Amino acid sequence: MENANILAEGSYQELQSSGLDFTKLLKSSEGTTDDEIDTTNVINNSPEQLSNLSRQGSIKSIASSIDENKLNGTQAEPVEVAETRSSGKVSHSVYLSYISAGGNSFKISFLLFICIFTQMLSTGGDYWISYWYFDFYFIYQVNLEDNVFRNTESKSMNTNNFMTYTISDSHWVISRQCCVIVYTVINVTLIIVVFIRCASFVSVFISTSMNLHTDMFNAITRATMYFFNTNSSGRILNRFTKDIGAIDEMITVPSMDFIYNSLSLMGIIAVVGIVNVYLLIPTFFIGVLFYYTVVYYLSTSRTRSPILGYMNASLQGLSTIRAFEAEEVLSREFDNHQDLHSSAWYIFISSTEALGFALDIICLIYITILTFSFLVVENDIFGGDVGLVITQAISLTGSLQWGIRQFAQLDNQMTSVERVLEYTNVPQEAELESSQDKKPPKEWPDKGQIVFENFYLRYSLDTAHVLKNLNIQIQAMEKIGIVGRTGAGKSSLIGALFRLALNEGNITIDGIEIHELGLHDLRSKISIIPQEPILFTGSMRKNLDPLNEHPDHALWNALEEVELKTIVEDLPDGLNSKMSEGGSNFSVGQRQLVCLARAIVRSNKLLVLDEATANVDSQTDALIQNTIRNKFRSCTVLTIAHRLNTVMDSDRVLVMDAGTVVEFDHPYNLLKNKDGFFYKMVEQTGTETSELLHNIAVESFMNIAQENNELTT
Ligand SMILES: Nc1ncnc2c1ncn2[C@@H]1O[C@H](COP(=O)(O)OP(=O)(O)OP(=O)(O)O)[C@@H](O)[C@H]1O
Repeated sequence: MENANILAEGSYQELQSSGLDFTKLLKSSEGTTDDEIDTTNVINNSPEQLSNLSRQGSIKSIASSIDENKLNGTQAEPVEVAETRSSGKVSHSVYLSYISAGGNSFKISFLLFICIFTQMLSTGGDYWISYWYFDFYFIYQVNLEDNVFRNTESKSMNTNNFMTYTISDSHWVISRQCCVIVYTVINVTLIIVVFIRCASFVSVFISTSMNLHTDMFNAITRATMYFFNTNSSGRILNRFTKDIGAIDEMITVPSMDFIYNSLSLMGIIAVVGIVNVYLLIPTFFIGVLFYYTVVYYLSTSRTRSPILGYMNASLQGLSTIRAFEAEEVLSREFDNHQDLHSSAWYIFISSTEALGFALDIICLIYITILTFSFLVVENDIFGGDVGLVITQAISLTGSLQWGIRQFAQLDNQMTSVERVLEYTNVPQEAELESSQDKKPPKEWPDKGQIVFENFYLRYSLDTAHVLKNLNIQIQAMEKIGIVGRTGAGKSSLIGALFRLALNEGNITIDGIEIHELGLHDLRSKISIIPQEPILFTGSMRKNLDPLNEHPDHALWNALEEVELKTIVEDLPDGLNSKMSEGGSNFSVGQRQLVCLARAIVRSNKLLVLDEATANVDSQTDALIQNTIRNKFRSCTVLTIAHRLNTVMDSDRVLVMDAGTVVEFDHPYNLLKNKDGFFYKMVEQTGTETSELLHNIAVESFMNIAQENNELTT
C-alpha cells in the first residue's frame, strides 16, 4: 500500500516480479531480514528459536518476554497496587479533613454558629408559644377565677398595654401585643438566618469540593512515575469523576440533614431539661440505647458488592470476552456478584426497616416515660410546658429515623473523600526549580559529557535495585549505542537521566551533578524520542514548540529535515492545523518524525532515542538515522538499539545485562572478543546479517581512525 492506495496485490512471486516498492523494500533489507529480530531477546536463544520467533510475530515475542520474565523471577513488571475500598468505616480524621477543606476556621465556626443560632430560634419560637399560653392562662383563666393567684400579690392589670406585670416573685406576665411582636421577630429572624445558613452551606460545600479537587490534581501532576506505573489511568480518572462527583452531589444533602437533625435533637433535649431537669436522666438512658442501635445498624448498612465495577470491566472487554468465548464464565461470575449484591441490598433494606421499628419503639418508650413522669412526679410544671415537651418528643420519631439514614449514607459516601485524600498524599517528585545557588548556566550543557559514578537505581524502596554500581564515562559528542536483553536495564538507564525513579549515586552532566538541579532545569535540557511517539492534542505548532519559544521558520526547517514539510503544508491550516488526540491523524512513523522535528527545534546537546525506530518501516528508519547523523553531529546521542545495524557505526556500544554494564567499547573492538556478549548477539542474527554487521563495524572503525589521523597531522 502507499498513500492509502493499494498499489499491488498477489502472491510473493507476483509481487516480486511487479517491480513495485514492496520488492525494493525486500531488496534493501535482504541482508537484514534476520536483523529485524529484537536484539533484546537474542542472547539466550538459539538461531532456530530466533528465526521461529521472527516469523511468529509480535504475539510470540511478547509471550517469549513474559516467559523469560517468569523464568528469571526477578524481572516482574510493576504490579498494580490494590484499590482502596469503596465502603467501610471511615476514620474521624477523614471527617476532619473534609470539614477543614471547606475553608478557614472562621468560615467553619461561622457556619456552626449560624446552624446553632437557627436551631435556638426554632426551639425558642416553640418555647415562646408555651410561655405565651402561660400568660393567657394567668390573665384569662386565673383572673376569671376571682383573681386567685398562687402567692397572690395582685396588681392592676391592663392587657392591652405593652407592659409586663409581676405576678409573683418568680414570674412575669407579658402583654399579648408584646407576645405577638416577640414571636414575629423570632420568626422573621429565623427566616433571615435560614437564608444565611443556606448561603453559608453552599459556600462551604463548593469550597470543599474545589479544594479537595485542586489538592488531588496538584498532587497527581507532581506524583512520581512509580505512582503512575502502579495505578491505572482508569483508576485515577475514577477518583476525578466518580469520587469528586459523590463529594459534589451525594455528600452535601445528607450532611445538611444530619446537622439539622442533630441540632434539632439537642434542641429537644434542651427543652426537656429546661422544663424539668430530672427528665434528663431517662433521656440519657434512652440515648445510650439509641446509640447502640444506631452503631449496629451502621455496621450492617456498609456491605457492598463490586457489581458495577465488574459490569463496567466486562463491557469494556466485550470483544476480548467474545474472542475467547468466555461468555459462560463471565455470566457465571456476574451471577455470583449479582447474588451477593442482591443479598447485601436486601440486608440493607431489612436493616433500615428494622432500625425504623426499633427507633419507633425507643421513642415510644421515651414519650411514655416523659408523659407519665408529669403525672407521677409531683411538681408545679405548667400544662403548656408539658404539651411542649410531649410534642417535641413526638417529633423525634420521624426526624431521628431520617437523620440516621442520612448519616448512614453520609458515612458510606465519605469513602469517596477518603479515596480523594489518599491521592492528595501520594509521594511527590523532587522540586521543579533549582535553588538560586544551584541554578545551572543558561548554556548548560554545552558539551554533552555524562558521567555515572557508583550509580544504583530502583523503582521503589521495597524492591531490589535494577541498576547496580554503574560507573560510565560518556564523552562529549559521542554516539553511544545501548544494547542488552529484555529487562537488562536499558530504559532504566535513560530514566535515570530524567530522574524518573529512585536514583542513588552520582550522575554528572558537564560537571553539574543532576540531583542538585530542579527537574525543569534538568529535563528541558535532554531531548528524547521514545518508542511510542507522544503527540499532544493541539496544533502542529504546539507539538513542535510547546513553550512557543521558536520562530516559524525554525519549525518549517525542522519539518523539512524530517521530510514532513509538504505533508504539513497540505494540511488545511499548515502549522496551526489541529492534531487529534495522541496524534492519531498521523501514522506512527509520521508521529515519530514529528518527535524528531521537535528534538531538532529544541537543539539540546543531549539526545536520547529509546528504540525510536522499532515501530517504523525501514525507509523511515533510514531517514531518522540519517537525520540524526547530520543534525545531531555535535550532540551526545544515546541510542537504545532495537536493530543491531542502528548501533554498529556508533562510537561505542554499551552492553548491559541484569542492571550492570558488561561491555563498553567500539563495536569493532567488542567483536574481537569471541566470548563476549556483543559478539554472541551479532552471531545469533544469522550468517549473512552478522557478516554485514561486522563490515559496518570495521568500516566505522576505519573512518574513526582516519578522522583521528587527520586531526593529529
Ligand atoms: N516502572 C517500573 N517499575 C518497577 N520496575 C520496573 C519498572 N520498569 C522496569 N522495571 C524493572 O526494571 C528492570 C529493567 O527494566 P528496563 O525496562 O530498564 O529494561 P530494558 O532493558 O529497557 O528492557 P526492554 O528492552 O524490554 O525495554 C526489569 O526487571 C523491570 O522489571
